[in-house]
Amino acid sequence: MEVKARAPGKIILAGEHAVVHGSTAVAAAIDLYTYVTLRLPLQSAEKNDRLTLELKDLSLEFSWSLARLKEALPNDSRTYPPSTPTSCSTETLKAIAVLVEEQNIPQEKIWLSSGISTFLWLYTSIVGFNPATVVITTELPYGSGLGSSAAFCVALTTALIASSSCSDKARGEGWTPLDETSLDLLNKWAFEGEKIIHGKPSGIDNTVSAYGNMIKFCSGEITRLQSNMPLRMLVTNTRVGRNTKALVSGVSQRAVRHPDAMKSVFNAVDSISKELASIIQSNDEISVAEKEESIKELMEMNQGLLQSMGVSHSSIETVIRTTVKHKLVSKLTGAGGGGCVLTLLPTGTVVDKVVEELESSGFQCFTASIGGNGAQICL
Ligand SMILES: Nc1ncnc2c1ncn2[C@@H]1O[C@H](COP(=O)(O)OP(=O)(O)OP(=O)(O)O)[C@@H](O)[C@H]1O
Ligand SMILES: C[C@@](O)(CCO)CC(=O)[O-]
Ligand SMILES: [Mg+2]
Repeated sequence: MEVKARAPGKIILAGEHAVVHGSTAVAAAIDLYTYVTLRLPLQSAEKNDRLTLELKDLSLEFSWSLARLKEALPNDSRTYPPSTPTSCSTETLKAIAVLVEEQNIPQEKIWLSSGISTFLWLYTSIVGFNPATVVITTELPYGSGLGSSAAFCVALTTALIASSSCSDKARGEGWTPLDETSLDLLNKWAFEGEKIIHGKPSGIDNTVSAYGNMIKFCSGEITRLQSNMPLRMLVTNTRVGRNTKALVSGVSQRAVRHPDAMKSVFNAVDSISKELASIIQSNDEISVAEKEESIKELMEMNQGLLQSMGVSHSSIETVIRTTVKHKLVSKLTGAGGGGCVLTLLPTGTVVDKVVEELESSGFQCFTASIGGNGAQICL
């Protein structure tokens, strides 16, 4: 049996980092996807006793015998049914780390370790010790703020959950969303996966990847937003690598050192996100130009607060300075520290000149369609 699934990346319009500390954030799915193909051999097929993970874009393959997995993993990965998402215990995570280490990941790709650990945890928890080949490809840059880790977790859990329930569905319908119950379940599992990669995720990235569209998110509570205005963003990848786990932990440490000041910063971000959400949804008589002017100002303030949390970077500042010369406002998106920057493109903006200048500095620019599909399977 073969199941194909995909899940989108995301942009955060306002509220990253502060959302980990209980503030509101606004995020939207983008039309760049991670794809997972899950091949489960038929019972009668030739003897297959391996679990294989192929990362096609990177030309890497990892493979474990089922006997080795059973021997290495403590029982807790089999204690709960797939319908009960559970966190990976420290003991299991240690055992998984040994299994990942045995694969001799090339040193220059060692950042993949957390992704591969997550794969082993999600696969064995949901499918058990059954043979399969899982093939992954992605259109998202790795570790750049566009939610590559969440899209990976959501696409994987979509394929794993669907493999146990989609056999009776009509085939030939192309990309199809899952029902709400399956989405809720796979999103909970994806959050458990994000915990392995991020340490302390808020859950916003996996949630927007699973459900798609544009959402307001606060302490796990989701409000789906209906945009009443055109919203165009230029995405600039600084190509500076960074790691969300380290950045999130850096902000938490700053919050421990300066609790009152950081509380005020997080409160200010909360107000910005709420105001942004209400502008996007508003159907008052306010003109689009006025709304764009307000969004511009809110993005500028949000960037200032992200800088005060310590997650900006000289490459991000360069993008901001370059876009300001073209009267455009930018903010980092995702965890910062490098990665991607968003630039609001008000109606009528011609991007050629600013893109040319950004690309001549070595950055990569693209526009992504905002607020589209969430997790889907291909029937
Ligand atoms: N397609 C993939 N295959 C395997 N591992 C992946 C894949 N995509 C992401 N990962 C894992 O996720 C890690 C990147 O996650 P990280 O959270 O740091 O960045 P991001 O999700 O792209 O950005 P942000 O969290 O700011 O949106 C990689 O180092 C890797 O371990
Ligand atoms: C930095 C952060 O706020 C967003 C990363 O895309 C982390 C999180 O919310 O889990
Ligand atoms: Mg991530």
